[in-house]
Amino acid sequence: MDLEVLIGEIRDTEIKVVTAEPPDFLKTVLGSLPTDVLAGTSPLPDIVPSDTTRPYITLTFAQSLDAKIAGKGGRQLILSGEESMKMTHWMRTMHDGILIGVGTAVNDNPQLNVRHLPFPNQHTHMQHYHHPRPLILDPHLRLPPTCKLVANAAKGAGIAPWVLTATPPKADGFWASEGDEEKVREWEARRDALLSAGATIVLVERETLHPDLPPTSTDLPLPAVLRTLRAQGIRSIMVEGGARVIQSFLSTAASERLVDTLIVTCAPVIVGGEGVGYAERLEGVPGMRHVATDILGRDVVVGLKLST
Ligand SMILES: NC(=O)C1=CN([C@@H]2O[C@H](COP(=O)(O)OP(=O)(O)OC[C@H]3O[C@@H](n4cnc5c(N)ncnc54)[C@H](OP(=O)(O)O)[C@@H]3O)[C@@H](O)[C@H]2O)C=CC1
Ligand SMILES: Nc1nc(O)c(N)c(N[C@@H]2O[C@H](COP(=O)(O)O)[C@@H](O)[C@H]2O)n1
Repeated sequence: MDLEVLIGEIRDTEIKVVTAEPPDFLKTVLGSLPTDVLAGTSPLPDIVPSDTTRPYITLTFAQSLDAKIAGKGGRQLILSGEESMKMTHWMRTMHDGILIGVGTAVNDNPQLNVRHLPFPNQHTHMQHYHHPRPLILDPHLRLPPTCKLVANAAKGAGIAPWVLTATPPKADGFWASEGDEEKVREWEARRDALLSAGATIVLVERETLHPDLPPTSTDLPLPAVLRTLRAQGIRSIMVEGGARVIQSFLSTAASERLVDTLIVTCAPVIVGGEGVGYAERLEGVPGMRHVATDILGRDVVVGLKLST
């Protein structure tokens, strides 16, 4: 079938399957689930990594058969079918936080809620389920204050995002060049606008930016990001992408292995060479062992864990 037709059909499909519990696949991959976790009302309490200075990390995304996660020019694709999308929403209830890069936040304008889960009552969905805290990696504060994450929270229909960023230096280094005071003022104006709209700004220490990154990189160093979040009480994070964030988490050197569990949904679709992939520049991927493979609707879902 033509890809455009298939995507159109998938977009038009209402999420109708009502499952009162997460699929067995999640129970197998994430471990035994207490009653309140099975009900979607509490995050997992005890999936802590051996290193308790960072949160537990579940990296998850949906890909085509040719390992693409978006269409030409980054066009958002609904790759997951209804059953695996519902699985993703159950997974969201199980984590304290849900992390994406600002590229995805700007491109997709996501909600990152659990709206595909059954409604116990139309007016108590938000209160009934545990909603993860949206966490955005955003060194330049490109997140629009008008985005759905902020707007939903303002009307009580979502959890306000935390924006992970770093203070720009007033001299050389980071991204501003010497005397580039204007960029610093713009960053401060964007910070103030996000704060006024209801977002929380979480600063990653600038001192920790340099040692493990090339001097020209403005990417936030993931170990420092995760230490900061753990110190703020975030014990588990579901990382949803996009392409660069997946690369960063999977490519981190073996001594800083950051992904505890990897869950990939593989959709029966071929996107083609112009689509956005994540695998082209992967380096130093840590060893992972297979835990479970299942078929959810028309999709295959695969779960792996970090090798010990
Ligand atoms: N199929 C799926 O499951 C999913 C698909 N997607 C798709 O992915 C695409 C977006 O991917 P992409 O454009 O790569 O954007 P990302 O969401 O990966 O965001 C990347 C940006 O995050 C910031 N950042 C800060 N620190 C880091 C770091 N350590 N590592 C990586 N990024 C960091 C940078 O912002 P700055 O540039 O400001 O420095 C960077 O450009 C969209 O098309 C979206 O539809 C997204 C999620 C899931
Ligand atoms: N599991 C999954 N399947 C797909 O087909 C996807 N495109 C994604 N994308 C991720 O989910 C975000 C959208 O979330 P909301 O529907 O707005 O809650 C998107 O931004 C990606 O992070 N995931």
